[in-house]
Amino acid sequence: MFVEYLDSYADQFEIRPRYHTAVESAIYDRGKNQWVVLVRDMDTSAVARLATQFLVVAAGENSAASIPPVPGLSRFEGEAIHSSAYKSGRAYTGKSVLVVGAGNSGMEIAYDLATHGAHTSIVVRSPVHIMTKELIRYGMTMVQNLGLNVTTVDSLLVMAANFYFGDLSKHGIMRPKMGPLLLKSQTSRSAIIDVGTARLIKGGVIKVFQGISKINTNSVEFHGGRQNSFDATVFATGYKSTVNVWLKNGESTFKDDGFPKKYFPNHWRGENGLYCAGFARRGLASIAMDAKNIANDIVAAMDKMSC
Ligand SMILES: NC(=O)C1=CN([C@@H]2O[C@H](COP(=O)(O)OP(=O)(O)OC[C@H]3O[C@@H](n4cnc5c(N)ncnc54)[C@H](OP(=O)(O)O)[C@@H]3O)[C@@H](O)[C@H]2O)C=CC1
Ligand SMILES: O=C(O)C(=O)Cc1c[nH]c2ccccc12
Repeated sequence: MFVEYLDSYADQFEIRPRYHTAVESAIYDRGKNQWVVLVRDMDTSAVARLATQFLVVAAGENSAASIPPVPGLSRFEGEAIHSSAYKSGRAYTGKSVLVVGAGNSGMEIAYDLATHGAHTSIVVRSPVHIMTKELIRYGMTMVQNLGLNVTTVDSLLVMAANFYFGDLSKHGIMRPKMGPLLLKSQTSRSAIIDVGTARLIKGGVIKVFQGISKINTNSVEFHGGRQNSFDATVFATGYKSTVNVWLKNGESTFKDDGFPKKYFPNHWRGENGLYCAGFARRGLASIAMDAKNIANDIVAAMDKMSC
């Protein structure tokens, strides 16, 4: 059904997707006032050259795996992978595994590991909102369709979640002061959509640690001096933008970290017909805003050209 929706969307708007294609580079040709994009067909390895007046970068905030520098990580003798390389808990039955990072990836992976019989621990460094998918859906619907105030909806969500999950603070999981929807729209920090991890944490099946100090050959030292041995670690520590890897002269639009130079709400328009959608770190709502702003701007620019 979802694939049908995507196909009919492409039909309706006459979009011709180039599947299995990777952008190798995009360079602005100042003489011709156009972007030259080299793309590689991933099946045949053939390279094609595309030229365009407008280039919309929508390659994502979550593009490449990011593992933070942790003292001693290179000395660790067990397996250390990023969450993007994690497939299943099947290989970890009976092993002692540490998940670093308590975003949605870390929380889902910890659940999967524990249900496959791994001795599972998770590092939860900052406060997080544990929610259910129903609560998030109701919350978003109340704000979007009923026009209710975000702060009001946030307090309802926090009350309902506290009632549903009970007090998780004694297990090392604190709630942020700002409500879940406001937090998402201002900082892009997502609420956790719980898949059952909270119950396992409360039951003591999954252990929580507050922060990593140092990694040794077979063990990890945590804030507060606790130490534990592990066979494997999964770094569910998030992602980074990779725009600058292929965008060759977008310096006027993007910073070194691959995020736009200009701040919200002016971040989406770059220079020379370059735009970016989905880089505001403000969740789905701002991605829709970017798309509309960009489309209107391109239409206006084209109207001007044809005058
Ligand atoms: N089912 C779903 O809807 C799913 C949605 N997603 C979404 O995909 C996006 C990416 O998610 P995800 O891969 O979880 O990445 P996130 O960026 O959301 O989370 C990364 C986590 O790693 C923690 N972290 C980073 N460095 C360290 C460190 N040195 N020590 C301890 N903790 C650290 C961060 O903590 P801190 O906050 O302290 O920096 C943060 O909790 C998010 O928007 C997420 O909501 C992902 C999976 C499933
Ligand atoms: O991106 C947003 O605006 C949202 O808050 C919705 C949302 C999408 N995926 C999620 C995963 C966890 C929590 C909220 C979301």
